[in-house]
Amino acid sequence: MIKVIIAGAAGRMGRRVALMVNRHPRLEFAAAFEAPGSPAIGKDAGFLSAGEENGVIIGEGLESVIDQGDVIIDFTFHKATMEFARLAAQHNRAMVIGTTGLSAEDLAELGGLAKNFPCVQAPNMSVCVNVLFKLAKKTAAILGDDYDIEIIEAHHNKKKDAPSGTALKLAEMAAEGVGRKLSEVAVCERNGIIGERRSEEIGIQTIRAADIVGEHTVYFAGQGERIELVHRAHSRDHFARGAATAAAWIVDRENGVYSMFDVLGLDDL
Ligand SMILES: NC(=O)C1=CN([C@@H]2O[C@H](COP(=O)(O)OP(=O)(O)OC[C@H]3O[C@@H](n4cnc5c(N)ncnc54)[C@H](OP(=O)(O)O)[C@@H]3O)[C@@H](O)[C@H]2O)C=CC1
Ligand SMILES: O=C(O)C1=N[C@H](C(=O)O)C[C@H](O)C1
Repeated sequence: MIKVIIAGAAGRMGRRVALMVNRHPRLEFAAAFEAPGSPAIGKDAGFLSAGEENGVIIGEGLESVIDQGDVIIDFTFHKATMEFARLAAQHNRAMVIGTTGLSAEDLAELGGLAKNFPCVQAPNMSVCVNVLFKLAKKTAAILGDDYDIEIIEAHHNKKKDAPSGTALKLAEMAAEGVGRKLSEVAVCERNGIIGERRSEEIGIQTIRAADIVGEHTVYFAGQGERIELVHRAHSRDHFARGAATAAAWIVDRENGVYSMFDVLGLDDL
C-alpha cells in the first residue's frame, strides 16, 4: 500500500481528501498534519473528516510526520506549499499539490526542487475541468480572433486567492489557442472610464459568495452569438478523488513536475 500524508487535514479539502484516500484500493491514510499552533493538532483526522476515529492523529508541521509516508497531498496555502516542497525535495517524498495562488517565482522554484522528487501540480484535480481546459484551447483555436474571450469564476467567501487557479489556467489555455501570451492580454479588473475593450483582451472576473463550491464559465462572444463553456462543482469530492488518483500515479514516476493532463492521459488531446 502507498502511504499518504495529508497536509492541512482539517481544512475543507483536507477532510474530503482523507475520505477519498480511504476509499482508494492502493492508498493508506498514514499521517496528517496542520500548522504549528493549530487547534486541530492532536485531534483524530478520521473523526474530523467522517465523524469516526481512525487513529491518525493530526501532527504539528510536516517534519513531525514526513517519515510516515510516501506521498504528501497538499491543499493548504501557497507559502506553506513551498515549504513542504523544499522538505519533500530533501526527504525525496512525492507530492500532489492542489493549492492555488502559487506565483511564477514559486512555480520556477518548484521546477528546480522537483529535480529531487516527483510531483503533480494542478489548479484543478477534477476530470471534467481538465477536459474543459482542453475544450477552451480548442474552441479558441477554432473561433480565432473575431471572438471576445471572457472568463467568470465564482467561489465561496472563504477563498483567499483571486482569480481562481482554474480561471487562470482556462485563460492560459484559451490564450494558447489563439496564439497570445496571457501576461500581455489578461485583464482581471475593470472599473471607471476604461475605454473600449481591446480585441485581444482575455478578461477574468471574480465572484465570491456564501458557500459556492466552484463555478467557471468561458465566453467566446462574436457578433450576434456566443458559446459558453461552463463547469459547476456540486461538491469537493471530485477534486479530492482526483488528488487520490494523482497520489497513486505519482509515486512510481521519475522526478519532475507533472500535471493532471499527465495523470489522466489527456496530454495529446
Ligand atoms: N486543485 C484543486 O483541485 C483544488 C484546489 N483548491 C485549493 O486548495 C487550497 C485549500 O483550499 P481549502 O481546503 O478550501 O482551504 P482551507 O483553508 O479550508 O484549508 C487549508 C488548510 O491548510 C491549513 N494550513 C495552512 N497553512 C498550513 C501549514 N503551514 N501547515 C499545515 N497546514 C496548513 C489551514 O489551517 P488554518 O485554517 O489554521 O490556516 C487549513 O486547515 C486553496 O489554495 C484552494 O484554491 C481547492 C479545491 C480544489
Ligand atoms: O478554493 C477553492 O475552493 C477552489 N480552488 C481551486 C481554484 O482556485 O481554481 C479549484 C476549485 O475551483 C475550488
